[in-house]
Amino acid sequence: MLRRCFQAALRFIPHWPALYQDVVSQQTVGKSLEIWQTAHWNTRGLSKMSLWPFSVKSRDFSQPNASWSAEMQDVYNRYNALCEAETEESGKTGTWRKLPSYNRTLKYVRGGVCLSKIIQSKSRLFTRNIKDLGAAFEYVVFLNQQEKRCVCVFQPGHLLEGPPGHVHGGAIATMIDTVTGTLAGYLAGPVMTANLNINYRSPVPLGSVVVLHSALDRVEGKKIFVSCRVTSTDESKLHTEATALFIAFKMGYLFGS
Ligand SMILES: CCCCCCCCCC(=O)SCCNC(=O)CCNC(=O)[C@H](O)C(C)(C)COP(=O)(O)OP(=O)(O)OC[C@H]1O[C@@H](n2cnc3c(N)ncnc32)[C@H](O)[C@@H]1OP(=O)(O)O
Repeated sequence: MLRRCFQAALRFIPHWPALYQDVVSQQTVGKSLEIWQTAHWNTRGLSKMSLWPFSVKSRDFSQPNASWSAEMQDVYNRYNALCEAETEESGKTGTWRKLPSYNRTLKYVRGGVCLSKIIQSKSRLFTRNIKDLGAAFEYVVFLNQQEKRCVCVFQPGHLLEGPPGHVHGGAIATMIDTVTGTLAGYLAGPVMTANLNINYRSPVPLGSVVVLHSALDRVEGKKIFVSCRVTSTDESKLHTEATALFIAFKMGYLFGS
């Protein structure tokens, strides 16, 4: 029994990104998820033991931390208040949802077609791989699935410098890709960025707080068109504008089947 759990654990995907949770059953990865679930339930009885490196508990990086400025916390509070909290009076749920954010995508992948097991086990999400709080990408994404839009509160840290005292354009592009990709992923399942067009309008100071507003423009078959604006928190200043094209794909595309 223990051996079967262990073998299943080697195969399953304990840190499946929240991005795909809503749509995973519609995708070809459904089979992998079954394995994940089976292994997860099988190991529940062992949950008090350390199962490292098969921990099913992940750190959610989108929680407030000591590096956040008062402005970051304020904007976070504003959107967090709109999130799915059932009120006693209405019994209704909010239309916004705060998305969790983990530093791993696929912990173990069967086959190892492109990457060795060692590289796979060391892989980390680009935006969540610096341990110092506030040093790089501090951000939280909120999703409004009904309105097909996302906002992201972003506080860029000192390791993201491009022009002196300001954020590197590649770091801004990374955040735009992340937020538009997250929206496309929630709406359409696994997606890859095919095209990203960016106009940089005004520089973003390091340590400031900006908001990325992302909205679905249209869907044409497997093509998902999303736009994004990066503004100051009161929206009085436009920093960046972008459009992105995502292509929906089946997970087998990445792993050689
Ligand atoms: C949990 C945290 C989550 C954070 C989210 C992060 C999101 C980050 C996402 C990424 O950064 S992905 C990494 C960067 N992207 C890549 O590496 C993608 C590399 N490119 C590919 O793998 C393929 O080119 C791609 C999957 C995008 C498309 O290949 P397909 O073979 O599926 O597309 P196909 O050639 O069949 O074209 C489908 C349609 O898309 C159109 N198309 C494809 N690429 C295009 C392009 N680049 N520009 C414009 N249109 C394009 C193409 O013309 C066609 O249009 P029609 O259906 O109207 O004929």
